[in-house]
Amino acid sequence: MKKTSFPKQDIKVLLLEGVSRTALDTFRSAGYTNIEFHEKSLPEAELAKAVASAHIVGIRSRSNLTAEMFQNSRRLMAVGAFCIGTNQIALDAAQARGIPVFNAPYSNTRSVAELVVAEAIMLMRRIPEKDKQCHVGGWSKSAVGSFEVRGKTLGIVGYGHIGTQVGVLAESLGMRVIYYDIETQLALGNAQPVGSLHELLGKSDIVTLHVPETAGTQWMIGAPELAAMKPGGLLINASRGTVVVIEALAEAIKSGHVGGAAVDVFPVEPKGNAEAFVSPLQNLPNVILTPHIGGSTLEAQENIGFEVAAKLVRYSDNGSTLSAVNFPEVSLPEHPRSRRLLHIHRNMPGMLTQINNLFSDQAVNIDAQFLQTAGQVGYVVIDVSASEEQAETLKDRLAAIPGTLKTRLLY
Ligand SMILES: NC(=O)c1ccc[n+]([C@@H]2O[C@H](COP(=O)([O-])OP(=O)(O)OC[C@H]3O[C@@H](n4cnc5c(N)ncnc54)[C@H](O)[C@@H]3O)[C@@H](O)[C@H]2O)c1
Ligand SMILES: O=C(O)[C@H](O)COP(=O)(O)O
Repeated sequence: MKKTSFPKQDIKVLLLEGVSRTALDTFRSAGYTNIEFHEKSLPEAELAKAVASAHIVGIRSRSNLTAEMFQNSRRLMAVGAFCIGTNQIALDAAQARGIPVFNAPYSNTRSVAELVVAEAIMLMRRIPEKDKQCHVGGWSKSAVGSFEVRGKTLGIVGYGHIGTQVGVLAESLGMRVIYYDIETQLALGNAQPVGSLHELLGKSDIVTLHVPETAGTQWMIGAPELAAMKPGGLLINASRGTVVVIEALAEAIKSGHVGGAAVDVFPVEPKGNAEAFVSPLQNLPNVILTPHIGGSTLEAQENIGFEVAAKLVRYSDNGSTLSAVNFPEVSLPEHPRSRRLLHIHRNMPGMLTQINNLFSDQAVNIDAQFLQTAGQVGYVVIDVSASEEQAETLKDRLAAIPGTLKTRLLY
């Protein structure tokens, strides 16, 4: 196993929210043994303390990593979001501290899409009500209010990875698909873009939301948008709880204007399975409520475990940052005959000159150099033919350059 400037057994990996065992296996088989694993998220103060003592942190959607936590985490090297969404992480603050954040952008896409399509059918048939009645001895065999999804219009808000998959599956059931996105997207199958959110709401029998949590999507579906939906239209939200004003949705269902809803994400979600869940949508007709399990299939979780842990290991072992969400991306080759120096710095003019002068002053030959900048940070990787002692000296000198955020040496 390759030596790193910091022994692997001393690199502390903190894994929260019951990430898949595949993540632990990936770290262990790469030689990382100092792993703290928790099944749940931690309360804020405990989380801050745990993050401050870790080098690598892995979370899912429930742990909020705040700017303050990044400011107080001198050791922290990298963060893994073992999910798609990264809105729970102060990405700019992580970047400013030279900390890359990795996620799994597609590993649970299909799981969410399958659930959404299943829910569309269930809501169209008013299965939630019929199911409840049968469980308490009722028997209301009737076709009233039940429809096929074939021939109906599905409106997708946010036509990205999940939205497009939902569209493809829905078309295979004979649905007509329209979508609204703020970016121009390649339409799959016969899907048609529409010009505005309100146009989509007015034309769709079922509206499904697949946008990220951003300032632009916060509360984007409130009373006016619900009123713009077709009478009896159905709403599915498996994106983020802050996208829908949940009280307005409850009112629209009570009034009968919205014919039902399937909701997987909520503005406030319990921190763990022991905490009670309260929502204004409870016990309303034709409503499916699920505990944020859109991406929770064993296939998805296992894939996410491998994928994100592998990205973290690759960054720690080799310096590659490919697919980091907040950081300059470099995909680095192996460096069998060189020592590798990593230098993360504030993105400011003159930095590369200072770095290169340092190498010529030391008369050390550079075998390869990689530079990438993004936002507030620059990332330079330098492979050198140098002795261990020379490389250590270079690392110390690199660290002394004003504007340096982090330096590492990989043998
Ligand atoms: N329920 C779950 O368990 C679960 C699982 C996975 C993902 N998610 C959520 O789903 C979201 C979407 O995932 P994805 O992989 O499809 O993301 P994505 O980035 O591939 O797609 C999001 C799309 O939304 C569009 N968009 C952004 N702002 C918009 C706006 N204001 N109006 C219309 N479109 C807008 C983007 O341009 C993009 O095309 C994630 O960010 C995450 O929050 C939830
Ligand atoms: O962003 C995501 O991938 C989903 O919200 C799933 O999050 P989870 O891993 O906490 O279930």
